[in-house]
Amino acid sequence: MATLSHDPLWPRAGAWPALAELEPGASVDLTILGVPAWRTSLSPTNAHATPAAIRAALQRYSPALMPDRSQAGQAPRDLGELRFADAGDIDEPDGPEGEARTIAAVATALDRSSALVALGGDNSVTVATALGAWGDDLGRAGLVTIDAHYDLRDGVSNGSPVRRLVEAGLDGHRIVQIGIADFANSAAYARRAAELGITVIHRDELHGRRPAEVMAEALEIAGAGGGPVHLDADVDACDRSVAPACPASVPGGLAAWELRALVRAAASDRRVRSADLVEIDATTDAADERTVRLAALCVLEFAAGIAAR
Ligand SMILES: N=CN[C@@H](CCC(=O)O)C(=O)O
Repeated sequence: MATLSHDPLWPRAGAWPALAELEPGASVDLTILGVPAWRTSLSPTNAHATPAAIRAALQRYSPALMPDRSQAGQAPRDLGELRFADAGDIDEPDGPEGEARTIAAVATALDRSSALVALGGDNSVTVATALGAWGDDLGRAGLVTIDAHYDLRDGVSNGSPVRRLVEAGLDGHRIVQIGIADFANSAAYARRAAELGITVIHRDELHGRRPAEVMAEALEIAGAGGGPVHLDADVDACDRSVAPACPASVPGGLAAWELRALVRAAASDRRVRSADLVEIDATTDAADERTVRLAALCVLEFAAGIAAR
């Protein structure tokens, strides 16, 4: 990345302190954790390059919210007031041992942090990230996915995390899938979603609905057990023009602003303690890094949601 200009009145996001190096007992509002899984992806991917790319892209942005004249006060909000930390990357997160390391790292981070965003990696990371966040609350937990795909395939891959979580004990009636797209799924998996009691909000249903209203509906369903809710934000739900680095993004997907608004709305709800941003192969991004930049902005949207709690 080219050297970024320095302006003391324009602080940059990112470059957050290492979680392990904070003073003992210090707590934080949001921790990022790289989970660079890629080995079981159905499409060839270098998604393991993406956590570092997102960290670099964060520094393009200011952690500040601008005054909105629809709200009283008109004051800007500096998200630098929040306490951020970086828990580093999981070493070799693929496979049973890697998933066990991820589960442990997520649980440890959430002992000290109000919330955690996992930077994938492919969509397989949702399993260990959610299980680590839920811990003993699996029986009451909920899941919201923003994804073009059901991810209910058989086997272990980026196309199966939702099925694997159900098999681990997640109640399908507390799963909501936002953005499911035509021509990106099979009828068999649509039937599987229905059999499991999953609520599906088709991509076309989003036209004309406010993202915050859609997320509120999803959280009512996913949070009905009174347990924590994990957000799986698969960037391939977005239109291919804004997410060219996602192998399975399709033309006609969500707008970038819709994904950002959905992520912010989710994070503004205290039940959402964990999220993942997945399916980006930073090495195939457009020259302007638009997919990775969108993911970096989603990290900041998550922080904005926390600030609104
Ligand atoms: N979350 C993504 N799921 C896609 C993956 C497809 C791919 O990698 O090509 C799916 O199951 O179809």
